[in-house]
Amino acid sequence: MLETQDLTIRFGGHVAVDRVSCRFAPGTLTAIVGPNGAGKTTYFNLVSGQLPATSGKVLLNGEDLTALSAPLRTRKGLGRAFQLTQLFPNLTVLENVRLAVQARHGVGLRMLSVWRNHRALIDEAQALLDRVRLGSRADALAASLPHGDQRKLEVAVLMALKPQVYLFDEPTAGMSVDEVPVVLDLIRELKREGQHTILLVEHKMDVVRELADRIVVLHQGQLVADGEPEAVIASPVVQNAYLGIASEVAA
Ligand SMILES: Nc1ncnc2c1ncn2[C@@H]1O[C@H](COP(=O)(O)OP(=O)(O)OP(=O)(O)O)[C@@H](O)[C@H]1O
Repeated sequence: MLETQDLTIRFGGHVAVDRVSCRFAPGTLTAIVGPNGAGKTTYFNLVSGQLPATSGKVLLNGEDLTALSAPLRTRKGLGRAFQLTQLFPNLTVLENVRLAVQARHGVGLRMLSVWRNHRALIDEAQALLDRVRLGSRADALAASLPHGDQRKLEVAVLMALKPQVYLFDEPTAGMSVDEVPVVLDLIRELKREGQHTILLVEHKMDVVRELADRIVVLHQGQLVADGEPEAVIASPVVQNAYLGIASEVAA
Protein backbone atom coordinates (compact mmCIF):
# COMPACT_ATOMS: atom_id res chain seq x y z
CA MET A 1 0.00 0.00 0.00
CA LEU A 2 1.32 3.42 -1.00
CA GLU A 3 0.20 6.29 1.16
CA THR A 4 0.80 10.02 1.32
CA GLN A 5 -0.07 11.89 4.49
CA ASP A 6 -0.56 15.65 4.29
CA LEU A 7 2.09 15.77 1.58
CA THR A 8 3.04 19.39 0.89
CA ILE A 9 5.61 21.39 -1.04
CA ARG A 10 6.03 25.13 -1.18
CA PHE A 11 8.00 27.04 -3.78
CA GLY A 12 8.45 30.40 -2.10
CA GLY A 13 4.94 31.55 -1.33
CA HIS A 14 3.33 29.09 -3.76
CA VAL A 15 1.98 25.82 -2.38
CA ALA A 16 2.23 23.48 -5.37
CA VAL A 17 1.04 20.38 -3.48
CA ASP A 18 -1.09 21.14 -0.48
CA ARG A 19 -1.65 18.55 2.27
CA VAL A 20 -2.51 15.67 -0.06
CA SER A 21 -3.50 12.54 1.87
CA CYS A 22 -4.27 9.47 -0.17
CA ARG A 23 -3.86 5.67 -0.14
CA PHE A 24 -3.27 3.52 -3.22
CA ALA A 25 -3.82 -0.23 -2.93
CA PRO A 26 -1.98 -2.93 -4.88
CA GLY A 27 -3.93 -4.15 -7.90
CA THR A 28 -5.46 -0.75 -8.60
CA LEU A 29 -4.86 1.85 -11.27
CA THR A 30 -5.54 5.40 -10.15
CA ALA A 31 -5.56 8.27 -12.61
CA ILE A 32 -4.45 11.63 -11.26
CA VAL A 33 -6.13 14.38 -13.24
CA GLY A 34 -6.47 18.12 -13.02
CA PRO A 35 -5.85 21.25 -15.04
CA ASN A 36 -2.40 22.44 -16.08
CA GLY A 37 -0.36 23.50 -13.07
CA ALA A 38 -2.61 21.59 -10.63
CA GLY A 39 0.41 19.87 -9.07
CA LYS A 40 0.20 16.39 -10.63
CA THR A 41 3.82 16.12 -11.74
CA THR A 42 5.01 17.76 -8.53
CA TYR A 43 3.02 15.18 -6.55
CA PHE A 44 4.79 12.40 -8.49
CA ASN A 45 8.13 14.11 -7.80
CA LEU A 46 7.35 14.14 -4.10
CA VAL A 47 6.31 10.49 -4.08
CA SER A 48 9.35 9.32 -6.05
CA GLY A 49 11.78 11.56 -4.15
CA GLN A 50 12.84 13.86 -6.99
CA LEU A 51 11.68 16.72 -4.78
CA PRO A 52 11.89 16.94 -0.98
CA ALA A 53 8.57 17.53 0.79
CA THR A 54 8.17 20.70 2.82
CA SER A 55 5.99 18.64 5.17
CA GLY A 56 4.00 15.44 5.21
CA LYS A 57 4.98 11.84 4.58
CA VAL A 58 5.29 9.16 1.91
CA LEU A 59 4.81 5.60 3.17
CA LEU A 60 5.10 2.30 1.36
CA ASN A 61 3.68 -0.74 3.16
CA GLY A 62 3.78 1.30 6.35
CA GLU A 63 7.46 2.23 6.01
CA ASP A 64 8.22 5.95 6.04
CA LEU A 65 10.24 6.74 2.90
CA THR A 66 10.05 10.54 3.20
CA ALA A 67 13.70 11.01 4.14
CA LEU A 68 15.04 8.64 1.45
CA SER A 69 16.63 9.72 -1.83
CA ALA A 70 14.99 8.85 -5.15
CA PRO A 71 17.37 5.90 -5.84
CA LEU A 72 16.70 4.43 -2.40
CA ARG A 73 12.97 4.78 -2.92
CA THR A 74 13.38 2.94 -6.23
CA ARG A 75 15.08 0.10 -4.33
CA LYS A 76 12.13 0.02 -1.96
CA GLY A 77 9.77 -0.50 -4.91
CA LEU A 78 8.72 2.95 -6.09
CA GLY A 79 9.19 3.00 -9.86
CA ARG A 80 9.06 6.21 -11.81
CA ALA A 81 9.42 6.09 -15.58
CA PHE A 82 12.92 7.36 -16.20
CA GLN A 83 13.10 10.76 -17.81
CA LEU A 84 14.53 10.56 -21.32
CA THR A 85 17.62 12.33 -20.05
CA GLN A 86 18.29 9.44 -17.69
CA LEU A 87 18.61 6.87 -20.43
CA PHE A 88 22.18 6.22 -21.52
CA PRO A 89 22.10 7.71 -25.01
CA ASN A 90 25.37 6.17 -26.18
CA LEU A 91 24.55 2.67 -25.05
CA THR A 92 22.39 0.36 -27.06
CA VAL A 93 18.74 -0.18 -26.35
CA LEU A 94 19.50 -3.65 -24.97
CA GLU A 95 22.31 -2.36 -22.75
CA ASN A 96 20.03 0.26 -21.23
CA VAL A 97 17.54 -2.39 -20.17
CA ARG A 98 20.22 -4.85 -19.11
CA LEU A 99 21.76 -2.26 -16.77
CA ALA A 100 18.37 -1.86 -15.10
CA VAL A 101 18.04 -5.65 -14.79
CA GLN A 102 21.53 -5.74 -13.25
CA ALA A 103 20.67 -2.91 -10.88
CA ARG A 104 17.73 -4.92 -9.65
CA HIS A 105 19.95 -7.94 -9.10
CA GLY A 106 22.33 -5.67 -7.16
CA VAL A 107 25.24 -6.09 -9.54
CA GLY A 108 27.49 -3.04 -9.54
CA LEU A 109 28.68 -1.34 -12.69
CA ARG A 110 32.25 -2.47 -12.00
CA MET A 111 31.05 -6.02 -12.59
CA LEU A 112 29.86 -5.07 -16.05
CA SER A 113 32.58 -6.92 -17.95
CA VAL A 114 32.13 -10.06 -15.89
CA TRP A 115 28.44 -10.04 -16.48
CA ARG A 116 28.58 -8.94 -20.08
CA ASN A 117 28.09 -12.44 -21.36
CA HIS A 118 25.69 -13.47 -18.71
CA ARG A 119 22.94 -14.97 -20.77
CA ALA A 120 20.24 -14.75 -18.12
CA LEU A 121 20.53 -10.98 -17.81
CA ILE A 122 20.63 -10.48 -21.53
CA ASP A 123 17.70 -12.81 -22.09
CA GLU A 124 15.63 -10.99 -19.47
CA ALA A 125 16.44 -7.64 -21.05
CA GLN A 126 15.64 -8.96 -24.52
CA ALA A 127 12.31 -10.37 -23.32
CA LEU A 128 11.38 -6.95 -21.93
CA LEU A 129 12.31 -5.31 -25.21
CA ASP A 130 10.09 -7.80 -27.01
CA ARG A 131 7.23 -6.90 -24.66
CA VAL A 132 7.53 -3.21 -25.55
CA ARG A 133 7.90 -4.11 -29.26
CA LEU A 134 11.49 -2.91 -29.42
CA GLY A 135 13.03 -6.35 -29.83
CA SER A 136 14.26 -5.62 -33.33
CA ARG A 137 15.94 -2.38 -32.17
CA ALA A 138 18.05 -4.04 -29.46
CA ASP A 139 21.37 -3.09 -31.04
CA ALA A 140 20.48 0.48 -31.94
CA LEU A 141 21.90 3.30 -29.84
CA ALA A 142 19.27 4.68 -27.49
CA ALA A 143 19.96 8.18 -28.83
CA SER A 144 19.09 7.09 -32.35
CA LEU A 145 15.54 6.01 -31.50
CA PRO A 146 12.60 8.17 -32.47
CA HIS A 147 10.82 9.83 -29.54
CA GLY A 148 8.02 7.26 -29.29
CA ASP A 149 10.49 4.37 -29.16
CA GLN A 150 12.50 6.15 -26.48
CA ARG A 151 9.36 6.36 -24.37
CA LYS A 152 8.80 2.63 -24.87
CA LEU A 153 12.41 2.08 -23.81
CA GLU A 154 11.72 4.08 -20.63
CA VAL A 155 8.86 1.71 -19.86
CA ALA A 156 11.09 -1.33 -20.47
CA VAL A 157 13.73 0.11 -18.13
CA LEU A 158 11.07 0.70 -15.52
CA MET A 159 9.68 -2.82 -15.88
CA ALA A 160 13.22 -4.22 -15.53
CA LEU A 161 13.33 -2.78 -12.02
CA LYS A 162 10.15 -4.75 -11.15
CA PRO A 163 8.73 -2.03 -8.91
CA GLN A 164 5.68 -2.51 -6.75
CA VAL A 165 4.45 0.98 -7.60
CA TYR A 166 4.44 2.30 -11.16
CA LEU A 167 4.25 6.07 -11.66
CA PHE A 168 3.39 6.96 -15.25
CA ASP A 169 3.42 10.67 -16.08
CA GLU A 170 1.70 11.15 -19.43
CA PRO A 171 3.27 8.00 -20.85
CA THR A 172 1.91 8.55 -24.34
CA ALA A 173 2.79 12.25 -24.63
CA GLY A 174 4.43 13.06 -27.94
CA MET A 175 3.71 9.62 -29.41
CA SER A 176 2.25 9.04 -32.84
CA VAL A 177 -1.24 7.56 -33.07
CA ASP A 178 0.01 4.06 -33.94
CA GLU A 179 2.47 3.99 -31.00
CA VAL A 180 -0.03 4.94 -28.30
CA PRO A 181 -1.81 1.53 -28.18
CA VAL A 182 1.50 -0.28 -27.52
CA VAL A 183 2.12 1.68 -24.34
CA LEU A 184 -1.51 1.49 -23.24
CA ASP A 185 -1.43 -2.30 -23.80
CA LEU A 186 1.61 -2.53 -21.54
CA ILE A 187 -0.12 -0.60 -18.79
CA ARG A 188 -3.19 -2.82 -19.23
CA GLU A 189 -0.98 -5.93 -18.91
CA LEU A 190 0.66 -4.59 -15.75
CA LYS A 191 -2.79 -3.93 -14.34
CA ARG A 192 -3.95 -7.46 -15.21
CA GLU A 193 -0.97 -8.91 -13.35
CA GLY A 194 -2.87 -7.65 -10.31
CA GLN A 195 -0.15 -6.98 -7.74
CA HIS A 196 1.09 -3.56 -8.82
CA THR A 197 -0.05 -0.17 -7.63
CA ILE A 198 -0.29 1.99 -10.72
CA LEU A 199 -0.61 5.78 -10.74
CA LEU A 200 -1.18 7.50 -14.03
CA VAL A 201 -1.14 11.20 -14.85
CA GLU A 202 -3.07 11.54 -18.07
CA HIS A 203 -4.88 14.35 -19.84
CA LYS A 204 -6.74 12.14 -22.33
CA MET A 205 -10.04 11.44 -20.63
CA ASP A 206 -10.91 8.51 -22.93
CA VAL A 207 -7.73 6.76 -21.75
CA VAL A 208 -8.51 7.60 -18.13
CA ARG A 209 -12.08 6.28 -18.48
CA GLU A 210 -10.90 3.01 -19.92
CA LEU A 211 -7.93 2.26 -17.66
CA ALA A 212 -8.66 3.79 -14.29
CA ASP A 213 -10.36 2.06 -11.37
CA ARG A 214 -10.37 5.35 -9.57
CA ILE A 215 -9.74 9.02 -10.28
CA VAL A 216 -8.11 11.51 -7.97
CA VAL A 217 -8.48 15.16 -8.94
CA LEU A 218 -5.93 17.78 -7.98
CA HIS A 219 -6.72 21.45 -8.28
CA GLN A 220 -4.35 24.18 -7.15
CA GLY A 221 -2.33 21.57 -5.28
CA GLN A 222 -5.25 20.20 -3.32
CA LEU A 223 -7.09 16.92 -3.60
CA VAL A 224 -10.59 18.00 -4.54
CA ALA A 225 -12.23 14.74 -5.67
CA ASP A 226 -11.54 11.04 -5.32
CA GLY A 227 -13.70 8.15 -6.43
CA GLU A 228 -15.09 5.95 -9.19
CA PRO A 229 -14.31 7.30 -12.67
CA GLU A 230 -17.83 7.97 -13.90
CA ALA A 231 -18.90 9.72 -10.71
CA VAL A 232 -15.75 11.86 -10.57
CA ILE A 233 -15.90 12.81 -14.25
CA ALA A 234 -19.53 13.86 -13.82
CA SER A 235 -18.83 15.87 -10.66
CA PRO A 236 -19.13 19.65 -10.79
CA VAL A 237 -15.54 20.14 -9.61
CA VAL A 238 -14.16 18.24 -12.63
CA GLN A 239 -16.61 19.77 -15.05
CA ASN A 240 -15.57 23.22 -13.83
CA ALA A 241 -11.84 22.45 -13.91
CA TYR A 242 -12.01 21.12 -17.46
CA LEU A 243 -14.38 23.75 -18.68
CA GLY A 244 -11.84 26.14 -17.19
CA ILE A 245 -9.17 24.65 -19.43
CA ALA A 246 -11.46 24.75 -22.44
CA SER A 247 -12.19 28.43 -21.95
CA GLU A 248 -8.47 29.21 -21.47
CA VAL A 249 -7.66 27.37 -24.69
CA ALA A 250 -10.46 29.13 -26.52
CA ALA A 251 -9.41 32.54 -25.19
N1 LIG B 1 10.75 23.53 -9.24
C1 LIG B 1 9.73 24.41 -9.18
N2 LIG B 1 9.91 25.67 -8.77
C2 LIG B 1 8.88 26.54 -8.69
N3 LIG B 1 7.62 26.24 -9.03
C3 LIG B 1 7.38 25.00 -9.47
C4 LIG B 1 8.41 24.01 -9.58
N4 LIG B 1 7.85 22.84 -10.04
C5 LIG B 1 6.54 23.11 -10.21
N5 LIG B 1 6.25 24.39 -9.87
C6 LIG B 1 4.92 25.00 -9.91
O1 LIG B 1 4.03 24.15 -9.23
C7 LIG B 1 2.77 24.13 -9.86
C8 LIG B 1 2.39 22.72 -10.21
O2 LIG B 1 3.13 22.29 -11.35
P1 LIG B 1 3.01 20.82 -11.94
O3 LIG B 1 3.98 20.71 -13.05
O4 LIG B 1 3.11 19.83 -10.84
O5 LIG B 1 1.54 20.80 -12.51
P2 LIG B 1 0.84 19.68 -13.38
O6 LIG B 1 -0.50 19.43 -12.76
O7 LIG B 1 1.72 18.51 -13.56
O8 LIG B 1 0.63 20.46 -14.75
P3 LIG B 1 0.66 19.94 -16.29
O9 LIG B 1 -0.61 19.20 -16.49
O10 LIG B 1 0.73 21.21 -17.06
O11 LIG B 1 1.90 19.08 -16.44
C9 LIG B 1 2.87 25.06 -11.06
O12 LIG B 1 2.37 26.31 -10.68
C10 LIG B 1 4.36 25.11 -11.32
O13 LIG B 1 4.71 26.32 -11.92
